[in-house]
Amino acid sequence: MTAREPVLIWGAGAIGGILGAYAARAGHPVQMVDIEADHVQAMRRDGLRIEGPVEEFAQILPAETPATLTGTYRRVILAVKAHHTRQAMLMLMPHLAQDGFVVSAQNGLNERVIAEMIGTDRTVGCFVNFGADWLEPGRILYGNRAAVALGELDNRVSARVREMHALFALVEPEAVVTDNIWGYLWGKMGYGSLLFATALTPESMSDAMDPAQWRPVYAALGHEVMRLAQAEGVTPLGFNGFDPDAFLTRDTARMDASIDAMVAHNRKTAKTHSGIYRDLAIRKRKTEVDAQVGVLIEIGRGHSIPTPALSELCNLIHGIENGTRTQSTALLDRMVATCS
Ligand SMILES: NC(=O)C1=CN([C@@H]2O[C@H](COP(=O)(O)OP(=O)(O)OC[C@H]3O[C@@H](n4cnc5c(N)ncnc54)[C@H](OP(=O)(O)O)[C@@H]3O)[C@@H](O)[C@H]2O)C=CC1
Ligand SMILES: CC(C)(CO)C(=O)C(=O)O
Repeated sequence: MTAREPVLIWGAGAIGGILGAYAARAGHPVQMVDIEADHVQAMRRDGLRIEGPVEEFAQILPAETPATLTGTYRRVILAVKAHHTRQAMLMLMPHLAQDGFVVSAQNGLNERVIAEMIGTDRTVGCFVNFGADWLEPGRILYGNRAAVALGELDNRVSARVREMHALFALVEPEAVVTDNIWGYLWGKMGYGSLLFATALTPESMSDAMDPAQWRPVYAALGHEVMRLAQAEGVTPLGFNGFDPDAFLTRDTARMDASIDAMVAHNRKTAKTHSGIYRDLAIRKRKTEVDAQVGVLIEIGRGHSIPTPALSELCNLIHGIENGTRTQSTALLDRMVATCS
């Protein structure tokens, strides 16, 4: 594999767009793909504009829609929403070289889906926690730096992981190569479930997480997910304030310290609201709830572990998605009853 081979970035939104812009600016050839034709045009013609407090620059990028892309690629970064994984994989597989691999720069346990479709040996795990918003065609807000990790699904440290790490480190210099990528992915499942709860409200992530009266909700959600991770034989890892052990053991003082740290982390970002909130309130579209919380509930069923808080959360998010409920702090109040 030569350094000059382009990396194919499939899904050039908030996460894929930032990865592509930073890689291209550093001289690494990239090929962007997105289903949004206007966004593709803007990236080619005017460049992708990265905005916000971290850094501002514009980068012209080679970009295609899936319909116009040609050729095969050995290194692919998948950065579509979790519920689009299967469909995007079907589109990208004809462009994946025989000895190529896919890195999932997504939230969720998408590596399972990807591995089922192309094999574990062609799937590389990745965890991203930096914050970004797609604003409009050609414009992305890079809200804050945060933890990033890459690793093989069987925990080996391989040359291809080191190579991809070097690319991600252009965006996040403190990105790590890990021998426990599932630990990071499950840690993010725990943190992500808290983010889904904040998105029940119009409040920012920090303002929804801070108040004492809602902390039982975060405690219950975090605990359910960490129990599932334990049942799956995973040792979840912490990052940016999320402390998996605090939630597993339900140690109140430690959970409070962890929530305080997550609130402090999110007070510093220009991305004040989660991607889930943006899907519901701004983009007016379905969230990743089924591909993340739904998957957790399913895993719970498989282990006969009850997940009442996750189930209630899933129902409430569905209600907002289908217009029968409105984002409101009253929904978090309602969750308190299930979680106390
Ligand atoms: N944004 C963030 O701060 C963070 C996001 N993540 C995770 O990263 C993943 C990507 O999220 P994010 O970048 O925010 O999402 P975005 O919606 O900003 O970007 C995804 C892009 O992929 C496009 N797309 C959808 N389906 C396909 C397809 N089949 N082929 C090609 N392109 C497609 C989307 O188009 P369309 O909009 O029309 O669907 C969109 O332009 C998610 O799993 C998210 O949870 C993780 C950490 C932080
Ligand atoms: C908030 C963030 C960026 C994690 O910090 C995230 O993962 C999301 O928006 O879904």
